[in-house]
Amino acid sequence: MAGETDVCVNDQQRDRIEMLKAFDETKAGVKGLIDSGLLKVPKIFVRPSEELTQELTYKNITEIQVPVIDLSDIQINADRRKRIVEQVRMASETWGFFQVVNHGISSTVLDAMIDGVRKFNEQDVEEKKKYYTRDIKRRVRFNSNYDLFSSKSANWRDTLAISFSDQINSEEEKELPDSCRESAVEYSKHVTVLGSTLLELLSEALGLKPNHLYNMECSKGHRLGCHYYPACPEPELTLGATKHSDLGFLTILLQNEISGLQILHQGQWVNVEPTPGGLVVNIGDLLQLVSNGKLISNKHRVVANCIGPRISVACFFSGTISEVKVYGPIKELISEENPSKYKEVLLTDYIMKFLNTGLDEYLGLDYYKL
Ligand SMILES: O=C(O)CCC(=O)C(=O)O
Ligand SMILES: [Fe+2]
Repeated sequence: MAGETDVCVNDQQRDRIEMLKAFDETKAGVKGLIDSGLLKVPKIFVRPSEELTQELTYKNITEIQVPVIDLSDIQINADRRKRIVEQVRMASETWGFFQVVNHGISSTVLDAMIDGVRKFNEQDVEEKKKYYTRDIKRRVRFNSNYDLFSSKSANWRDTLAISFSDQINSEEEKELPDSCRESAVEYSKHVTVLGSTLLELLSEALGLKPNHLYNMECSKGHRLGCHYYPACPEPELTLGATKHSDLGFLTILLQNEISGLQILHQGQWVNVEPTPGGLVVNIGDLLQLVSNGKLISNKHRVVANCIGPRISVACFFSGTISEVKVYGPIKELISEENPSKYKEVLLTDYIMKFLNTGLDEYLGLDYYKL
């Protein structure tokens, strides 16, 4: 495996590393899946056989959809805002997911972001190689599967991850790839505003003051996960993204016109169909934890597709890694009848546990239940 000697290896991982060595990652890792020219899905991408068998038990659900919430006039019409807060509450308590339209980000900004991710992935390999790393301290990281060494099977996608601080300066901007610098900076500015608005609505939905979650620094710093899912020659054998819940407070997801995102609802996978101009919003594990389980962080995944590319940009509001920041259930939401359901977590430890565990093995909030 090119450039992977820095990874700690334990006994259980040895077999897997042997398999990974056999797979020439200069094809699918450094270059990205798009340049690999693969006509069959290599073994490391094939899902475990028990999962493939279980897949046959799922029905294809098309008749139900996650709620779509229209955010227009939210700042100027108090009655309307109340109704929207109620819709946000219902969706976050039952689905953990909703889509928003009329959210204030123009389709020019959204389209430019998707286009930037496309350009990054479809440019010359030599350019992309400059960003190839698994070092999480780097602001910009391009790789195929951040958890390649710890998951049972690899996902059929490449990801360019970009971490943003609150006030991005020109030095930080320069680190971004030319192909998507302008679009990512612009999108980041807009999505930060939307993130704050959504945190206000969610605070109100919890019966708290509008600035409660914002003041807890739930939207401080954010990361864009720019995913590129190439067309897959054998989509039934692999996944674009393994089943997981998001680790942070809140995720806002932009997707192009190709579907693939599914959420687990009442034991079945439900497609989250792209809505023109819409953005998908989902509650992350930390928001479930601080809301003492009132808002739910739902499991989701991305199926592979024989058409592509599917492009998506997940904006994760996960707090900034800090040695001192501790999060636990909000005290206003706890009472004798409703005691704490979760332990307090130190943000650094919480994030490192996630990063050091494969997505398919990570147990999310189960580690922190009381
Ligand atoms: O690409 C998608 O639609 C979902 C990506 C996702 O779930 C994630 O990045 O956490
Ligand atoms: Fe996710």
